[in-house]
Amino acid sequence: MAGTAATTQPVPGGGLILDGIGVRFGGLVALDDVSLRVSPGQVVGVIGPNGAGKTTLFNVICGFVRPATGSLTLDGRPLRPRPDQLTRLGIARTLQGVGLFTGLTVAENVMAGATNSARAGFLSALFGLGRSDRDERRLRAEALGLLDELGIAEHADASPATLPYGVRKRVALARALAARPQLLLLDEPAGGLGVEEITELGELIVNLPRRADRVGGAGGAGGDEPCSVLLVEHHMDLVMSVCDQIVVLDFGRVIATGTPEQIRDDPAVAEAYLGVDDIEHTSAEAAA
Ligand SMILES: Nc1ncnc2c1ncn2[C@@H]1O[C@H](COP(=O)(O)OP(=O)(O)OP(=O)(O)O)[C@@H](O)[C@H]1O
Repeated sequence: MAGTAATTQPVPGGGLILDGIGVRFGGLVALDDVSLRVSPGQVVGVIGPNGAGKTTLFNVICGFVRPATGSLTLDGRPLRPRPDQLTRLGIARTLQGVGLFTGLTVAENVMAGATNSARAGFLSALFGLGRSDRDERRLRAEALGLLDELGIAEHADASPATLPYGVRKRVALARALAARPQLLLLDEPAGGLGVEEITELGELIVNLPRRADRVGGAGGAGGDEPCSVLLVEHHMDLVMSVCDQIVVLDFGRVIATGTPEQIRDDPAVAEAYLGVDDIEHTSAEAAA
């Protein structure tokens, strides 16, 4: 299994640690000696001006981009993520946009996000390769529970294409949660949402680490530790209201790490946002 060393013992409470991550695209330094930690139960935000390296960082953690330098660990285990093995590693993600399967109903999309083994069963079922009815009933019940939790249960049998964008974003979140991740990566979850939807999203995000469903989760090195959340987001109001810690990138380097209050008062952060007096109000427009 890529990404974990079978002989390495996990360190309880370790969370995700990035140490000295460097990424180059040709001559361009996209990330330079980036270190950060996402402890279990924390919501950590990554912010920064356009081109700062946020997406590249997200892609490193998802395994889309291999860093030239540095290391990643998840609960003390070396982490070499691969996009197709994230669920097994205890990681789930939502992407910019929604990325749902258009040929499946909402509930089926959420079922597809369940654990690797369950998903194999589900996909087998889709292709008529034989299945356990009991497994499928369980997956569907869990999917319906998640949709209910996110307030969109009435759309379970709808085709995603027929639904408003905000509802589709929630379906994508439900699909990620179906994997019972120990680490949830959210890439610009507020993108394209209205003010009211962003407020509701914030309420959802702060409660993610405390979800009872996480206990006994099947992902990766999982156990009964709370889920942690890494949030890459332009919308500053959302980041400030939901994050325990914020990491600020500028030109690929970490220029500040701290609580929302510390970040709000950091002159280097204000400078990175180029003359913006109040960084709390930079973002909804920038993200749109
Ligand atoms: N595949 C790539 N090839 C070459 N350069 C890239 C590639 N991906 C990103 N870059 C460059 O790396 C730097 C960091 O880009 P990245 O997309 O990570 O920033 P970002 O903070 O997510 O920006 P934005 O807020 O605009 O989405 C930018 O200068 C970008 O042009």
